[in-house]
Amino acid sequence: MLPLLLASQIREADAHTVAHEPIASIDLMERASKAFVGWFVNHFPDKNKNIAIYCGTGNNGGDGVAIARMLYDHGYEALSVKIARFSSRSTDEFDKNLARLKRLDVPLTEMENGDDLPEESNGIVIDALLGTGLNKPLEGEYEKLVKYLNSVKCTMVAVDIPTGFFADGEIDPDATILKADLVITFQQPKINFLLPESGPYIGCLEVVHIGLDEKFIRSLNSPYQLVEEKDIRAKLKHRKRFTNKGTYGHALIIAGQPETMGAALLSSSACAYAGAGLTTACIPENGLIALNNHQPEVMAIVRKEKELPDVDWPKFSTIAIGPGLGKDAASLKLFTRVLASFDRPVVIDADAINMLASNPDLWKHVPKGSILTPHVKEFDRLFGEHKSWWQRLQTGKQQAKNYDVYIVLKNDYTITITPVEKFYFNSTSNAAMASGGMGDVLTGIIAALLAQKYSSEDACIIGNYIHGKAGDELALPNRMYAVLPGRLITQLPVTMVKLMA
Ligand SMILES: NC(=O)C1=CN([C@@H]2O[C@H](COP(=O)(O)OP(=O)(O)OC[C@H]3O[C@@H](n4cnc5c(N)ncnc54)[C@H](OP(=O)(O)O)[C@@H]3O)[C@@H](O)[C@H]2O)[C@@H](O)CC1
Ligand SMILES: [K+]
Repeated sequence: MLPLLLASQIREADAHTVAHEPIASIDLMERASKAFVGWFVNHFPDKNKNIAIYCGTGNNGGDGVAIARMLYDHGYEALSVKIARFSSRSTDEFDKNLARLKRLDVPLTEMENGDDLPEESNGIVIDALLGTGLNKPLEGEYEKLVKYLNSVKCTMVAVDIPTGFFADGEIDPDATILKADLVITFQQPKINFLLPESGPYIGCLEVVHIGLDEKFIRSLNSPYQLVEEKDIRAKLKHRKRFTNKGTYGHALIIAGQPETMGAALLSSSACAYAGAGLTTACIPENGLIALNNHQPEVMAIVRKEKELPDVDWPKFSTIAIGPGLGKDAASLKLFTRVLASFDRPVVIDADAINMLASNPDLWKHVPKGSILTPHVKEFDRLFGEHKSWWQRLQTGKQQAKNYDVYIVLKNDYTITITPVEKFYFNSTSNAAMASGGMGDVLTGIIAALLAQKYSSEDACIIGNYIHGKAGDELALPNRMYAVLPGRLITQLPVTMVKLMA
């Protein structure tokens, strides 16, 4: 896991590294700037292109000035540096780097409060105005400058973080923030980079390492963790000799209406492909032919109109309920029966989430350790409207603890929120996977993992990872515009086995 730090903790890690590596602060800045430049020169090899480097007078600006010197040393010919002297304060590291730059033949302009803005046209703008030291929304001269840069047709490359973007905490939708095509960030993604509010401001993200003390970073015990492939490799269990279908559990998927049988087929197929020993789908009567045709390996319990099906609940290892189920009286009765009859963790998705939202008294029957898999609208239906994703994280934390459940909040970096106040950000998946039915597949995968005796936490973490990874394996090398859920399902066993190799 990669611990994700708040801006204040990044400063602590910076100070700790300086004191204990030990390394002078100016040399740490040199290391960071070099890491930026290393990536930059490989991806922007045209040394004649105009590059304007906008620098504040803090350490982000110090990086910018050091980057200008290094690019000059690499032979970039059309550099210019614009210093925003909007504050009377500057850091020592900035001052030292500026003195070093002044020895070189790089055009340098200083902008002061009230000065006209410099004219930018095509080329590249490197944004080193403000970084993680941002302590209030942009206003005055900074706001004017950033608004202007946002209006210019240039490739914007931000150093560490786009100016005006908070690394953590709430993002005001009306704030002025630099829109970067690319952000080259130091050491680790900032937490807000992984939330959808970063979409308009970060076209592409690259993380470069600057050698902050990792042992110290781990000791901060951050609740925010980014899941890495090595974590999944360590968690996935090999199949052993002399095991049989009974070893890998029996999952019941309660899903589908006549018009939404697809959701039932996708979730139950995904469950079988993700390795459940046995999968039974509880489906409407007229979906039976479709199920037998589509996935003969999946058994069926048939639901007749308004009658509750006769189910031997304890024989199942786990139950997933919700995909395409609808919210009518019969579905509600069935959901209520499941909660009353089953005491092991269940997966609650889609319409089951909506039923829980409109019947909050059902919460007290939700088994401990159950997993809810809402997308953002379902999350807000459950817990009320939220203005920002940061707020959703805080609510998710309280509610997961309150009800002793896991909340899988779906988005680009799906977040598993645990009852012990941890947030696990998933690092796989891609935009080609944005298609109806993907969530049904995820539900089936998580149910399969619970059936195979993974803990609820691991079922969420592994489930999200392999779901996204299978999509990445299909979409990225083949440059697929869209990956359909049905195709993703058949990739799952391949993905899983690769992760165990
Ligand atoms: N992490 C690491 O280990 C390393 C980090 N490094 C680099 O350091 C960067 C952080 O640098 P930093 O702390 O000096 O702050 P930075 O962002 O330059 O801001 C400067 C000052 O601006 C001010 N200010 C704040 N908000 C404002 C606003 N809205 N409008 C106007 N002014 C505002 C505020 O000053 P104040 O107003 O409080 O006097 C603030 O102190 C980091 O992003 C990375 O690039 C690397 O060099 C080395 C390793
Ligand atoms: K910046």
